[in-house]
Amino acid sequence: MNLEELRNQIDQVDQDIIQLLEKRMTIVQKISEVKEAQGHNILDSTREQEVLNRAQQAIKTPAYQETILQTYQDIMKNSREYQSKARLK
Ligand SMILES: C=C(O[C@@H]1C=C(C(=O)O)C=C[C@H]1O)C(=O)O
Repeated sequence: MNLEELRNQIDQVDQDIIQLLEKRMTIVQKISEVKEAQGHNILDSTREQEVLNRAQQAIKTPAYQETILQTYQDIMKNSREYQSKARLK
């Protein structure tokens, strides 16, 4: 397969990832509202460790573990930053 064909494959996967990230953020928005109403902190380290453990179990290719887990840490960091900004509005 040539470079263009491979990049076309990435473009399609990216569309799927974006849809799933939007779906995840819609849930983060709802969680943000519930936590603010109930006076919870934005950061829940125990929950984040559970998310990372579940991701670690789900990754089938050992060589991709580190990269995907770092991506997950980034997703949750950005999720917290979104929630911090939402509280200021
Ligand atoms: C979304 C939440 O807020 C934070 C972000 C998380 C995430 O993006 O998965 C998990 C835990 C919290 O640190 C939550 O509390 O569930």
